[in-house]
Amino acid sequence: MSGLRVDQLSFAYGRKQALREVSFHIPQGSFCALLGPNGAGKSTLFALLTRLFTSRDGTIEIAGHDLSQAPRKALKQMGVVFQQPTLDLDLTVHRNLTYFAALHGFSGRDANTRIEAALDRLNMRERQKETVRDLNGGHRRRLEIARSLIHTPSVLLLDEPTVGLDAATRKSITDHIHALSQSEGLTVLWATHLTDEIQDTDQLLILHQGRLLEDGTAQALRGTQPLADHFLSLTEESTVA
Ligand SMILES: Nc1ncnc2c1ncn2[C@@H]1O[C@H](COP(=O)(O)OP(=O)(O)OP(=O)(O)O)[C@@H](O)[C@H]1O
Repeated sequence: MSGLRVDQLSFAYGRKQALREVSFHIPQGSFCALLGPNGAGKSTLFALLTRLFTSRDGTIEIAGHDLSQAPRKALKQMGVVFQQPTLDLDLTVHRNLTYFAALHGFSGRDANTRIEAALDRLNMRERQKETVRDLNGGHRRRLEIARSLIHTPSVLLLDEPTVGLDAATRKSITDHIHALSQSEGLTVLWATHLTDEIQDTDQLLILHQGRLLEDGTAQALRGTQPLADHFLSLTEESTVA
């Protein structure tokens, strides 16, 4: 079995229930958007998927590996881009990637080959000697995505990766990851609260107040409505209910 599978996953912070029996499957090579308003539970889900938190309620399978029973195998197949940037601003692009490669046990020629391949994937090779502080926000984000691919994971998680970027840069990065997912068979889970980052053919999960309200292709879910209207009607209705 491949891709990413979540089954009956629940999580509470003390008495505050943040996720309630969430289940979904993203097939290998699919781009899936996770859409939810503030407080929906997106970051909690990411924390569980990356094993920052654990839960006894429910299961997570990454590329066929159960995260609680075979965590090393599962995490090896996963690349993550967190919401908060974690680059060293005083180091060059290449040096940032060398450190990360070392964390994964890659050094010497193997590390260099991986770094160049990762930079090529994000069209960043010509910037490898630049200091991160000198890069604009879009290039810093591209670098973080390149870094997350160094160990060639088959599943890539991105938690609101375009926060703070202008519209043109957001579009360029979202288009790029959609293309990578198709060309390399990468399974992508892209958390966002921005509907314009989602394409009609994407799988779409709508999360609200810890519950998965919908799971299907964006086009099928929105019907003839703009996705933003569909999302608002759904989340507003269930807030009132
Ligand atoms: N450490 C915590 N203690 C108690 N409640 C928390 C904690 N962290 C999150 N919550 C609550 O859990 C729910 C889900 O929060 P979460 O941060 O996962 O949502 P989110 O979809 O990521 O929101 P955002 O887009 O604002 O980051 C919210 O009601 C939030 O207030």
